[in-house]
Amino acid sequence: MGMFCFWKSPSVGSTICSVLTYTVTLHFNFLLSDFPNCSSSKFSSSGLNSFSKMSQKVDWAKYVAETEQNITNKLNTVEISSSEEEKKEKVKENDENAPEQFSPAEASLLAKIIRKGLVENKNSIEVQRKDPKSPLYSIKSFEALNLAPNLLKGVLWNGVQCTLKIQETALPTLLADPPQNLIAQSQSGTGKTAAFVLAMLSRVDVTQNYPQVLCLSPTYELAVQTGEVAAHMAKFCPEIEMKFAVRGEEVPRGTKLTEHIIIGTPGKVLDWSKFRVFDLKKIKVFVLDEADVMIAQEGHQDQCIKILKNLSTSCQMMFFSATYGQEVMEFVEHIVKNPIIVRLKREEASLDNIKQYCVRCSNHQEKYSAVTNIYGTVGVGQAIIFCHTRRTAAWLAERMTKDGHAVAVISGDLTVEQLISVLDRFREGREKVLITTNVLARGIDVDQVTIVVNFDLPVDTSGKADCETYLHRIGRTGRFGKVGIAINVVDSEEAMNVCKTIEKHFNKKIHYLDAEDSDEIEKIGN
Ligand SMILES: Nc1ncnc2c1ncn2[C@@H]1O[C@H](COP(=O)(O)OP(=O)(O)OP(=O)(O)O)[C@@H](O)[C@H]1O
Repeated sequence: MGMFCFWKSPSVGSTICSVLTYTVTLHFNFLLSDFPNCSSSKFSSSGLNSFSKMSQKVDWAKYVAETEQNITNKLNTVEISSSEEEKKEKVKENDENAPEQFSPAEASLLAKIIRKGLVENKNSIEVQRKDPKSPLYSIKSFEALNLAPNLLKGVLWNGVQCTLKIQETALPTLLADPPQNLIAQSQSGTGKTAAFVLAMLSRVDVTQNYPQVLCLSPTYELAVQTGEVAAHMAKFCPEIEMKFAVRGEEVPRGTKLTEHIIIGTPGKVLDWSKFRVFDLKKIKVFVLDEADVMIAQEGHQDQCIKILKNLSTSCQMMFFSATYGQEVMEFVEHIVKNPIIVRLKREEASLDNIKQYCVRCSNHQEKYSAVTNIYGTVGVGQAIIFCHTRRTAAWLAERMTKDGHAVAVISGDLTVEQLISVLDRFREGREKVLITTNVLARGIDVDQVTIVVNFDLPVDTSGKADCETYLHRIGRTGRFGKVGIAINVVDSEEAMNVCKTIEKHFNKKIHYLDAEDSDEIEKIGN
């Protein structure tokens, strides 16, 4: 969350909290109080903490079905035990022993939370035009966009000066007259949200009191994040009104919305359009954020199609995503007529500056000794240790703390506030070792980390080597010309095979290291 996002509003926490309490179904504790800034005066949220009969029915049915399914899945693996308490204990235990996995929408939200500010990308923009007659401009500053003065003030008030790469090409297209459709791809943290939010705000005609701009996000939490950016950027435009269309938001039947912008999730937006709370035909700008997550997510694709079918043919389409799988791209190109397609190629992590090692052990205890031995010998800078399950992470943290190490732990059972606080402390260097599960598989950016330890090697759900996650985990150490160290702890034949697969995949030697040989260990730090 960056400079546009944080906007303190003391009254919000409790309102928000009442909504998300109903929406938490997955691993992460996303309480609404974790978004202390999400409700702003720009957002009319009269119904945020109460449910209308109709929406209660719709949302509760879905909520109950999801929850039942989750519980059934868990209980299927639990033996029948004599008391409720024992059963609950088993479910909890099961959670702790299961590898931490996150859905694409959760991973996307995590990446935003974990990331600090914008992500640098030195690649240049690729542009594709279906219609060669569409004019194409590029700008270097927000001033060149001829924005309304108060909107420009809202963009610049936090010290933002020049446009980012994706914004240079996307913004003139998004603001062009006649409007042009755009499909944009650029990795997380490169300025997409800021670009489309600015376009949304600048397209509003405040003399018309009905929804003119619709922005869809895959989840409640992601919609809230976009809303925060919008509220922040529209700080000096009090006349622009916005509304969240998310679970828990209530609009009495017969109401006609007067807000200019709706930011929401597909299910709620569809409900509201069915009940004629607003008219999809009057929407002149449609934004699909996280297009890949949205279209890949079961149920969302159908809902999106239903919404898209009801938009007017002159509605401007803006599709944004960090990635577009081939199928998603085909789908999107089918829907968006004559788009300009802009792509900023992902800046990949690399293993060039990283010395990789593999340590053989036969059990947890040996793994522990190896890690503390190596860290104790090399121990300058900070270390991140990746574990497969919450249980291992907790066990390791306890052992290391007992032995006098300053250790922080991150796993999927933290609230967003706790996660941010632990990461901030680690970034400040207050703890030297960070133990984590897959929560931090990608997105983490801590410059002073010199050692990454894979206490458990990254594998996919079928136990095969997950090379992409490996690259994300260790590719952050050897940056800015520094040398990083990656230690892979291997305790079985399977783990050794995973290690060999990774070595072959990247064609980079993973050296064998004897964790008992302190001379050898000393050498790796030089
Ligand atoms: N022109 C700019 N100059 C400086 N900072 C910017 C600029 N535009 C956006 N930012 C900041 O960069 C960070 C990332 O921007 P933004 O959230 O728009 O990226 P994103 O590509 O939408 O990321 P995600 O896909 O995770 O949502 C934010 O902190 C934002 O405030």
